[in-house]
Amino acid sequence: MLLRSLGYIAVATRDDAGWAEFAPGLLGMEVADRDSRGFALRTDARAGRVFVERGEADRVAAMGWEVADVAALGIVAARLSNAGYPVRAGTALEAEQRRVAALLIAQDPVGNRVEFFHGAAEGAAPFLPGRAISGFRTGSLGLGHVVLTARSLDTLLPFYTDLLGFRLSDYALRPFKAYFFHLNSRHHSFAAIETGVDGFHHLMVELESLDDVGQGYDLAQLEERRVAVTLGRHSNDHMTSFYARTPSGFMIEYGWGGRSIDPATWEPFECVDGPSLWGHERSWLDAETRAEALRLRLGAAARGMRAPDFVRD
Ligand SMILES: Cc1ccc(O)c(O)c1CC[C@@H]1C(=O)CC[C@]2(C)C(=O)CC[C@@H]12
Ligand SMILES: [Fe+2]
Repeated sequence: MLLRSLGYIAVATRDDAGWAEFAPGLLGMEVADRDSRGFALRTDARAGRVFVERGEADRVAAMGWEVADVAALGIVAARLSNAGYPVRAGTALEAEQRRVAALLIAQDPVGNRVEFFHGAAEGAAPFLPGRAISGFRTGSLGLGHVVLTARSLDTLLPFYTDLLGFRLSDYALRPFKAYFFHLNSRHHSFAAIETGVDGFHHLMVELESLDDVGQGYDLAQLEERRVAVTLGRHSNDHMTSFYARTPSGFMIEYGWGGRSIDPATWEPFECVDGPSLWGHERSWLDAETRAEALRLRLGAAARGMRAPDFVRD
């Protein structure tokens, strides 16, 4: 596939101090190369996976998609510009800020900044987790997944599918329209939910051990309002996860045990059993709406909805 994986995201924030505590202390990321403009967060041998930049507002400033080489960057540039999307090459300074050999910069149909790069640099030292975790599951699967919210999926999705080649994994039509796409054996590297608002919903990072997630959940519960969505298991990618509120307002899904798919043989289908096998209660809903969601889920559980259990040791 032209795009290989999610390489990085960039975050602009007024609260870089908050990020410098949250990311290592709860998530176990490493703060690297800190200066007056911000810092990089590492989750593996790469020099940076989340680039935190001081800014006037809080937002996800870019999503970075990895390609094989400079020739692949050329193909992406040609496709986007032929379709009428302005594309420019990143400057040497911009490439240095993202720790990559070269990048392209564009915007999706609703103005989300998307970058394409090759040649990610490794850090000078081995990855040093911010707390005692087993590590993040990255490699050919990439950093994790990003989920956008959208006013209209009809406006947003053709850019990702027709131009960039994201492949459909599965989709749900209720309670929201949600479409999940893969680039590699990670079930989804990108998804979009039609909520009525264009925005960034969450970044998912996957841990090597379920205990990493459980211990992160304990840490999150020590803080008022840190847990946005409770521990649960997704029915489509089988991920066991919770969602933490970041200092910038969007969420980070902190997960373990996502399924691996074979892109060569995968057939997309409609998900009809709801987003989760259990859990994933949304903390911002009122008690009655939460109870209704739980009853729906227990209906599916009673019909025997199960994902495979597995043990890695
Ligand atoms: C459905 C789903 C499967 C796998 C994922 O990694 C994933 O993030 C989701 C999205 C879950 C879910 C949703 O679809 C609607 C809005 C929800 C309830 C939230 O606000 C948090 C979880 C979101
Ligand atoms: Fe997710």
